[in-house]
Amino acid sequence: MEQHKVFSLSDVSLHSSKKDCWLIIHGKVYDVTKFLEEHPGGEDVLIEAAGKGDATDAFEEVGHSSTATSMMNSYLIGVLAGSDSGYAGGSPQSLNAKEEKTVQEKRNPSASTSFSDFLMPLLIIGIAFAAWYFYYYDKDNKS
Ligand code: HEM
Repeated sequence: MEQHKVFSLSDVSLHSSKKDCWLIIHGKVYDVTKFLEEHPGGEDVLIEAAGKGDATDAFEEVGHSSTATSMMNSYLIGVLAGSDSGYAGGSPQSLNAKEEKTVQEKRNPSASTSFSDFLMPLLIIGIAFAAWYFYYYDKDNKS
């Protein structure tokens, strides 16, 4: 099993230059030095975020795609000491899948209303059927 280190906030803050850049996102530590030049959002934002401590909010504000979140795995080097990321030395892949789900839920809060979205058409069909039934029932009674 792959083991990752536990870093303190001050450990991570020592790495905030173009030659050595670490980021804290969701309680995990990423060494993005090799990614700086490839980052579609530019290297400056990453270096700046590294210097500010926790980059989670900055990362979330951009609304990164699931491609971006899955790319992060390759830069993971450890976790932040005392973080509640739930990381217990298991596969970082499975943790990221869990995290991705949380991100998806945040981006798509309407997902929770899908039950009522489903019930509403059923209710309308039910009312229409009842109206049709009573209309013919009445007609039959009169004739
Ligand atoms: C390991 C960490 C990161 C990875 C792997 C990553 C990856 C990416 C990718 C793949 C994109 C292209 C758009 C997308 O697919 O969402 C992107 C865009 C961007 N990222 Fe990141 N990113 C990381 C961290 C950050 C952080 C910490 C910030 C902010 C401080 C940031 C700011 C941006 C911005 C501003 C864009 C451009 C959005 C646009 O032009 O529409 N990224 N990033």
